Amino acid sequence: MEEVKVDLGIHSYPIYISPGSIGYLGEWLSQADFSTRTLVVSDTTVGPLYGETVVASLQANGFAAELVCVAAGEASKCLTAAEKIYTQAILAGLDRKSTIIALGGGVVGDLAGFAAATYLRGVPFIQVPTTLLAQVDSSVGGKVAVDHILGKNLIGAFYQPKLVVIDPAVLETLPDRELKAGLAEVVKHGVIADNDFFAFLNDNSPAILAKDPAVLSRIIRRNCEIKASVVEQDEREANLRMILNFGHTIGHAIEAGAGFERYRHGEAIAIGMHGAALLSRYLGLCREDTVLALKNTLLRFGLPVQSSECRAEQLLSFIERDKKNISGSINWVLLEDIGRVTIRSDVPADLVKRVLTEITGI
Ligand SMILES: NC(=O)c1ccc[n+]([C@@H]2O[C@H](COP(=O)([O-])OP(=O)(O)OC[C@H]3O[C@@H](n4cnc5c(N)ncnc54)[C@H](O)[C@@H]3O)[C@@H](O)[C@H]2O)c1
Ligand SMILES: O=C(O)C(=O)C[C@@H](O)[C@H](O)[C@H](O)COP(=O)(O)O
Ligand SMILES: [Zn+2]
Repeated sequence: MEEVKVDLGIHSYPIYISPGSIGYLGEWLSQADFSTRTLVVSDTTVGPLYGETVVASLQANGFAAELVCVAAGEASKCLTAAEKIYTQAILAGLDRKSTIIALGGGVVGDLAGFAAATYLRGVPFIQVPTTLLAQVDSSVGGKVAVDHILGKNLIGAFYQPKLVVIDPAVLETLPDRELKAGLAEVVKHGVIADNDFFAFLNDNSPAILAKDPAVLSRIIRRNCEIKASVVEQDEREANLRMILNFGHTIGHAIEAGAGFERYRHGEAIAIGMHGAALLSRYLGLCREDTVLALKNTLLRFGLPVQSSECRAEQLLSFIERDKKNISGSINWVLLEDIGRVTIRSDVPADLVKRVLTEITGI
């Protein structure tokens, strides 16, 4: 089994990466001081696939585990779904030492984490991510949230899990579209922090798209290391952590502007990264071939780089509500080279408009 540590003082936790690991969850949790009552939160696709394995592992180790499933999809990242989890937690008698376990993709992780952060003012939270996106990004770092109609992840908290259990074998059932969406965040990590890893992705694209287990495990581990390192230096996004948001200023606006269901998060982020790269180019921060290297990598992984679903004006109103903005000024994460980004708040509005028009075609 591989292990990556997230070093956050008293909030430190391990990430275990191993095929078959979802069957060991009960054993690992029984070694800590948690109450026996526990709630597994999943969705209507993942619950039927892997819920029984997880619940059986918990029950075999003395836990009274219950499974609650929300509808699969981004629409479940809402307060109504959180309320459903609170109700199940109360009915199941969860106390302050009970765990809430997220078994699913980023939607389930963000939602269950939000419920765990707020139920009884906070109960222990465990991440068992089942999409590539969740295994390389959302299960690590403690951002938990639900969406608001006026913007993405606007209601949330920083709430670290106690443990992350990654089972790469569950990716066997992951649809190709979801694999590709996860690859957008994988590419992002290469772009912001590791140009050798970015080259590795391009050199191994056929194996990655064919879900080669050894290559995927290597990718998962490297992504967890990159993300852990950034979060360890700036847990609450005072400065450095903003780099993990590369592509998200435009990407989140596209998700919200297109009504949250049209694009997978990773797809919107792919378009957003391309937009951020163009903006960087127009500001003279990076070369044209750097923009092309990113664009071609995204296209190689079957990801979109443009969207005709939203209007530039509409995207601007969402961008103005971005969480990185302070006192009305927009903090942009911009590209200098593959492996190096910078944060700038002095980007002229006409350049932003030019890029939004270019990537939306409107
Ligand atoms: N907290 C963070 O740091 C962070 C980071 C990145 C993204 N996110 C959030 O994550 C969400 C996107 O996550 P996602 O892309 O995992 O989407 P998702 O959770 O909606 O999962 C995608 C689809 O795959 C299905 N699925 C999941 N695992 C499966 C498996 N093993 N086999 C078959 N089907 C499976 C799900 O049921 C769902 O239909 C967005 O809301 C985004 O904002 C959060
Ligand atoms: O962990 C982070 O920090 C990130 O920004 C990771 C992103 O991939 C993720 O989509 C995150 O949920 C975005 O957070 P937000 O603060 O911009 O809502
Ligand atoms: Zn993201």
